[in-house]
Amino acid sequence: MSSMVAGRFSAEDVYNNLNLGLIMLDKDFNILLWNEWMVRHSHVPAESALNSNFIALFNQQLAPGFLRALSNTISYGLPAMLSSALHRSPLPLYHVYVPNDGEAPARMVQSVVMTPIPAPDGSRSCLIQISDSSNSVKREKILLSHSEALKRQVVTDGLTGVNNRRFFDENFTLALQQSMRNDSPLSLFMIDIDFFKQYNDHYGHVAGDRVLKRVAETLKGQLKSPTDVFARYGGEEFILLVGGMDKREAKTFAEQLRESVHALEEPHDKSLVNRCMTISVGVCTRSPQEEADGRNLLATADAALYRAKLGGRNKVVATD
Ligand SMILES: Nc1nc2c(ncn2[C@@H]2O[C@H](COP(=O)(O)OP(=O)(O)OP(=O)(O)O)[C@@H](O)[C@H]2O)c(=O)[nH]1
Repeated sequence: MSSMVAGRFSAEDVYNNLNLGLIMLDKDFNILLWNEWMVRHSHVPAESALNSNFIALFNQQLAPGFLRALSNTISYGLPAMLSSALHRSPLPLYHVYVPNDGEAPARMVQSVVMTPIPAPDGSRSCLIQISDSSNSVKREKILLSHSEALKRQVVTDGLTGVNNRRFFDENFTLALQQSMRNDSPLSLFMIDIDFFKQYNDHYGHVAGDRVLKRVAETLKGQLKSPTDVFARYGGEEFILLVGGMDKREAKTFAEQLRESVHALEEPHDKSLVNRCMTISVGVCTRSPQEEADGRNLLATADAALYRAKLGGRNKVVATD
């Protein structure tokens, strides 16, 4: 073996300095090779490991998937790769650090490669390489949480923190399909702040932003189910989809939304209908018998909102 390494180093120098665990087993699972990395991470010294039986050494601590792969490699010459995604920690190996008081040392996350090697006597040995995948698993977790945060950001309105129009559009068709499948009504609420231009002009844009946030939070606070689809639809307009309410219930709920904003008593000296901030709501309910036409539902709710505005604002108009 040492003839493979030129110069002053032996093969032993090389495999003992690898940042990788190396184990060689004969056909009866006796340990022929146990490098320094294995000593450090298994806490089993080479003197105890070499020539002892690998299975007996680790007693019950080996993962069943690892044992199956090992036996296939030795019996049938099948190479194997155990990724840390499926086999997180097949061997009882640990990081070289002292855990805090009372903290049990955590098993290292590992990737394992098994290679069959023909022995001179015609039998088959197995070379096992083990690498520490803890860092790549940590990296994957960080990437996953970043990508989830990004996904969330894409569907969140930057100012108010509620869902944005994109979120609504993505969920509208799904909600329609679900209401058809469940044979249940679906109500669409279009909600618009009254005289918001005048508010901005009088109190300034920063105050306008603050009120938008307050109204968004208040409306969101009225929702009853996590399946309700609520979003800022644009500017000072919000949209809401609620399933399972008939027309009368939807109108009552729209009144509740309107009242919740009125109850904030947010001063609005330039409103022509009230001394505080108000909203108008247009609502339309698709009964289970009607065809599920999203565009039609939107247009109908929008027309109802228009009538609420024309009718004096701080009002709910529901379609019959
Ligand atoms: N502060 C602030 N203002 C916004 C934002 N988005 C839209 N607006 C303002 O909202 C106002 C909407 O004005 P209009 O569409 O005329 O509606 P309105 O004044 O509420 O009148 P009605 O809806 O008819 O009662 C505009 O002045 C926009 O500049 C925002 O993110 N922040």
